[in-house]
Amino acid sequence: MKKVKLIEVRSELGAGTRGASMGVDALQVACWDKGSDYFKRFNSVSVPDLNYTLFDKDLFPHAHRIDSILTVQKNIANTVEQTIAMDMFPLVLSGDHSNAHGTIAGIKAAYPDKTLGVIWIDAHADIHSPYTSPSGNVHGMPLAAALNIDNLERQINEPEPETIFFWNSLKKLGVDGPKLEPKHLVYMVVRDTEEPEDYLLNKYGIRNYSYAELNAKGVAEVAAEALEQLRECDIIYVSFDVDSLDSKFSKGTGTPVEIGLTVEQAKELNSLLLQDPRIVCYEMTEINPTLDTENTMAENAFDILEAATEAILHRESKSTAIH
Ligand SMILES: NC(=[NH2+])NCCC[C@H](N)C(=O)O
Ligand SMILES: [Mn+2]
Repeated sequence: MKKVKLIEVRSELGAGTRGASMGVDALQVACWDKGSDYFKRFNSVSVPDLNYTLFDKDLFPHAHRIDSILTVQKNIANTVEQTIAMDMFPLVLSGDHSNAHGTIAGIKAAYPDKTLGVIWIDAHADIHSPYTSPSGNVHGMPLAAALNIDNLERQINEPEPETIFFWNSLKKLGVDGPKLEPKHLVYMVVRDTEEPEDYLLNKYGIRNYSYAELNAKGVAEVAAEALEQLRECDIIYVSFDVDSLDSKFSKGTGTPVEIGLTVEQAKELNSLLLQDPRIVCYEMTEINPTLDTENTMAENAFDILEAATEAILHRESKSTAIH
């Protein structure tokens, strides 16, 4: 049976609001408070963060702190690649969603010849580039970096040469060239996008299961359809941003949005997806306890994390039973 390795990434450099670095620790507090032994059951490794640079002047208005973010992502990619090489399952607990690009780079470095699929459960499409981002926050950009897309057709910014240098280096992380194809990306409950993102979703026909569709069809049907859409993919990565939850459950996150998943739906969705043996990595991100009351977000997220982890372990034991 494959062992789960927890990869803790406290970097919050990609977020526009401070505090997501404490998300991992908030999950650990939730674990204690619920009397669970979760964090005792799995080995963990912590990827160095550069959050101390937040007090330095930011030199990149269209991709804030992209210089430090590149360093952090190199470390994430190496750690994920190494974890896979050791035949363990990397389960990433992360500060902000920009880190997910480092994860994808690590997966592709470990499996350069395999076709990767990504299931992105999020309120946001995170498919901006420094040329299109209205905020300049890099947590809105990980998928454009993975897809190797600048979206110059919808350019609204003139990034400085230094920004472009770091952006191009970021896109090359893991493998030089696209790590993912648009047809192998599936969104779940994305509902807060900007025009340059809508343009790309239409241009490439990227599938998004809206919350209305998920409710109408039911979680099981939507999970099965998404996995079926990725039938050409050898390996799949699932990225769970807690702002996919309805903002009534998710005050403790930097960019909450209404009309999203219930905690029960998120548990079921993650569990069903993670039963697929092609899933090689899972990430949970954007928990910000400084915006929360009574650690509610981390407590909800911890329940989802436990359910997701059970699915990974159950799946693995099933596959060993067959062999
Ligand atoms: N991972 C996230 N929470 N992303 C939020 C992105 C929000 C907005 N689209 C931006 O680019 O600034
Ligand atoms: Mn996100």
